[in-house]
Order: sequence, then structure tokens, then C-alpha cells
Amino acid sequence: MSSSGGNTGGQGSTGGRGGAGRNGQGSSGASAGGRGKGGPRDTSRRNAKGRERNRGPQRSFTEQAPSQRTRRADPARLVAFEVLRAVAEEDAYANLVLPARIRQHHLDKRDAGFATELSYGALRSQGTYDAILARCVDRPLSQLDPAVLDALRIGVHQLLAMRVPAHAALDQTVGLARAVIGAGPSALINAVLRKVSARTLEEWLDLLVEGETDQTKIAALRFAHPEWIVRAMRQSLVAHGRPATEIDSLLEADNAAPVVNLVALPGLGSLDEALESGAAPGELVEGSALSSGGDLGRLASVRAGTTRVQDVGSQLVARALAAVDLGAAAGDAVADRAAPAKATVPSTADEAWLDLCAGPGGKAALLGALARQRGATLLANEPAPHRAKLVSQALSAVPHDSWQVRTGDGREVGTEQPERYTRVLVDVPCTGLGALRRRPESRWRRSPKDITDLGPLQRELLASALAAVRPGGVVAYVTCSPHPAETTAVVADALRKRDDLELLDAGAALDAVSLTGKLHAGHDMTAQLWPHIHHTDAMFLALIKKKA
Ligand SMILES: C[S@@+](CC[C@H](N)C(=O)[O-])C[C@H]1O[C@@H](n2cnc3c(N)ncnc32)[C@H](O)[C@@H]1O
Repeated sequence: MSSSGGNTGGQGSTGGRGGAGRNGQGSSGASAGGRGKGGPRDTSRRNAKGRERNRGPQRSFTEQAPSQRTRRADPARLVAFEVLRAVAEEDAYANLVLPARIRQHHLDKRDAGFATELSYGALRSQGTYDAILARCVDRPLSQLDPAVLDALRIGVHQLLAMRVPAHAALDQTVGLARAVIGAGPSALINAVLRKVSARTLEEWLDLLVEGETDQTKIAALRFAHPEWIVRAMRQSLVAHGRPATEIDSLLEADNAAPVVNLVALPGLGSLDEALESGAAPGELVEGSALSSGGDLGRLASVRAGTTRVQDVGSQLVARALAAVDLGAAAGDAVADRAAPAKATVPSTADEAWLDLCAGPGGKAALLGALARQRGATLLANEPAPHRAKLVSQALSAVPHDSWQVRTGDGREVGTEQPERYTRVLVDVPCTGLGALRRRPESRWRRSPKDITDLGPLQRELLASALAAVRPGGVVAYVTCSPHPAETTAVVADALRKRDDLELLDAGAALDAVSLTGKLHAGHDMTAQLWPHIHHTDAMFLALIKKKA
């Protein structure tokens, strides 16, 4: 097969879902939930993780007036400030803009780590920091110059969540403001940050929730999430059979920096080089590893595209689809729960597989490699031309006779190519509520309306996938959101509309391809992975078989 999607032949995207994380490795995950302990005093040099050593329990300030303080912008703080500005003004994604700014300002590894922690932390905890700032500013925050507000957020994160000495946080933030905004607001920034520094984060949180009895409001402040997301996540836990009491752990997991997972494309890649350079073998799924950090481009297999960055949840759902035994009776179509590690690899020779929503190509690359191993072929579809190009790049390490890229609307594939494919992945556009840890700004950008707006497209794409799958074949409906409106409700609607469908046990299917064999992700025949349980993105999987 040849690529119709403009294969550039270069190294595949290592970005996985949205490409986040490569430079996010330096992020401490610091957020409004519990940290900010002091260390030894008297130095503000950055350590190997880019943290400025120590803010002691006591705050010491210079007696200098703001006008006498530094007028220079420290490059790492400047990068963080520019990232916040780009996110606010240009709707930029922090994980994409940050690496570019780090390169542009020639930050070394330590400064890059500091800039990452500062920008990611300030963005993640924005809601909580704004609540603190609102107590320290004598006017509504909406009346502040947005650039001043971003400078304040950066100051708050240094003061309350990083080990930056208070005098350095103040001096450097005021210096940054003087250099990039102007001398005018520096007195305000200085005065406000002094008020902020009077309390620790825990003391601020206690003050903010004082007298509050609404648990949603309390969790929203403590864990820096919008209230509607706290409610949505609680509802999601319950919908997938987990206790609502897990909500705090789930929100906390959203604030931790995600580990960068690697996948070696089956039959093509090897993890040897990554393991030799310090990566740890993945415990959940075969062929995976946890990166030890640093520039992954140093690994030849990553440069060749045969080893890629991919969340373990994505690896699991792609492998589960590939492993479904279509030859067995529907009820037995996944491996026996009792012997999950010995899941049989079904023969798929001459099968045609379809990835209906493939961009940027993370799962397509894994599916393409698995398809090739089994003598099957893969069509990867993506409507956005630039993303279709990324899919081709991601697949470029897989020999070209086993895959093709189609640039088009997935909703048309079902009518254009009815009953053609044996295995179909439909990884629909969704709110991404299950991948908040990768995108620090997204929680403040999303709204409940996104869930309702995406519903019709998700249903149409699933209907197209079900039309494109042949009788006896299987469709994997996948989201990186656990919200029931995007997961179980979409699947239930599809099952209601046709009488030739049946749900396979997705929890057992995940167990069958996992190394532990006991993920406990299944509920009512569908499966939901969780950051606080599985340390993956919150991927949802339903396996829908079309009766033969
Ligand atoms: C969740 S992402 C898929 C992630 C991908 N499977 C991966 O692992 O890298 C959803 C994709 O669906 C694409 N999309 C949006 N509308 C679509 C449509 N009408 N038909 C097919 N794909 C669509 C988006 O452009 C996006 O690339």
C-alpha cells in the first residue's frame, strides 16, 4: 500500500496524544495541592531539576524599593511569562509553545526545568492562585492588565509552590514586570506578592475554604480544578463503578507530572537502548518503558520512529483491539480472565483494519506495527491535512506496504466502504478530561458545553465505524475522557439503534493484554482506566462486535 497522506519519511511524532510531555518531564507537577516545603537557606542557585534551592520557613526581603530592584528579566521566568501570555492571548497550548520558547531563549537544562515547572504550575493552579490574589488585590482581578495578572500568577507559584526564596521570587518577578510590562505596575506587583508571601499555601487554602461546607467548592480550591470538572469527575467515577470518595485522589493525580512512557513498535523497535540509558521497564504492558527523562532524541530508536512516546493507556486500548479473537464465540472473544498473560494472538492474515480518527497517529503507529506483524493492513483516516501528515510521519517506521493514510471525514467512511474492515478503532474527538495532567491550561479552557457540543460528532463517527466493520468484526470506541456523556451514553445509544451489535468484555480484553492481568478497569462490559489507579490517562474503551 502506498501513502496517500504525504509521507515525509522523517522521524515519527513522538508526541503521542497531543504530544505533551516531552518537555513536561521537568515539571514537578506542583499545584495547589500540598507542597511548598522549605529547604536550606541562603542560595538561589537552581538544582539539577531546575528548582531554585530553597525558600526557608522565614521570608526575608531586601529593603530595596521596587525601583531599585533588578530591571532584568531572568530568562527562565521570561519563558514562563511568555508561555502564560501565549496561552491567554493566542489560545496556545503550553506543551507546544514551551519547547519553542526554551529553544528561542537558549535555556540550559536547569533553566528549562525551572521554566517548565513555573509555567505548568502557574497554569494548572490558576483558579486557586486567582482566589488567593483576589484576597490581596484591592480591585476585581478582571480590572488588572492581563499581563500583570500573569506576572502575579508566576510570582504566586514561586512563593507558594516552589522552593524559591521569597526575596528572589519578589525581586525577580518585579524585575520581569519592569522589563516586559513597564515600571508602572511594579509597585502593585511588589505589594501584592508581599501579601501573598505572608502565608504558606496550606494557610491560604485553609483561609479560602473557611466556613465553606460545599465539598465541590472545597475540592475545586484545594486541587485547583473548576467546580464543574470536580462534579463531572465525581459523576464519572460513579458511572464507571468506582466510589465517589476517590475524587480527591483523582484530582490530585491530575496535578502530577505524567511520566513519559515509551513504546517499542512490535516487530520493529527495541527498548534496549532506552533501558540501558536508565528507562524502567513498563509494568502494565509489554513493550513499554518509563523514560528516565532528558532529550529522547538522543536515542537512535526514537529518532528512527521505532520507539515512540505513548501513554500506557493508549498502548493498552490499541493492543486490546488487536488481540480480540474474532474467531471465537462472542462471549469468549477475549482471552480467559484466569490466564490473561497468556492471551493468544489471533490470526489476522488478510484482515483490513481501520483507524477512523487517527491524528496525530500515536495509536495508528502501534496498530500499524501490530497489523503488519499479523499480515493485516491498516487504513488511518484523519480529516485535518496537517494532522494527516503527522499520521504518515508516525507510521513511517512501519513498512509502507501495510498501511495507508486517508485525509477525509471519518463520517463518510461507513457509507463509502461498508462492511470492509475487521477491526476498527474510533478514538473520537473528546473533551480530554482524562488527560488534564498533560495539558496544564485545558481545565480552565473547557466548559460543560464542550461535552454537549461533541456528542453528535462522537455518535456519527461511531455509527460510521459500525457501518464500516464487517459482520463478525469489532469496533473499539475510545475516548480520553471518562465522562459518561462521552463514553457509556454514546455506546448505549449505538446499541439501542441496531440489533446486530453486542458488547464484548472490554475489562477482560484489557486484562488479557496487560502484564498484571488484573487492571480492575472493567464495569458493565466497558472499561475505564484512571490516572490515580493505573497512572495512565483516563482512557475509556468499549469493544462492540457486529454479529456475523
Ligand atoms: C482523540 S484524537 C485521536 C488520537 C489518535 N487516535 C492518536 O492516538 O494519536 C481525535 C482525532 O479525530 C479527528 N477528527 C475530528 N473530526 C473528525 C472527523 N469528522 N472524522 C475523523 N476524524 C476526526 C481530530 O482531528 C483528531 O485528530
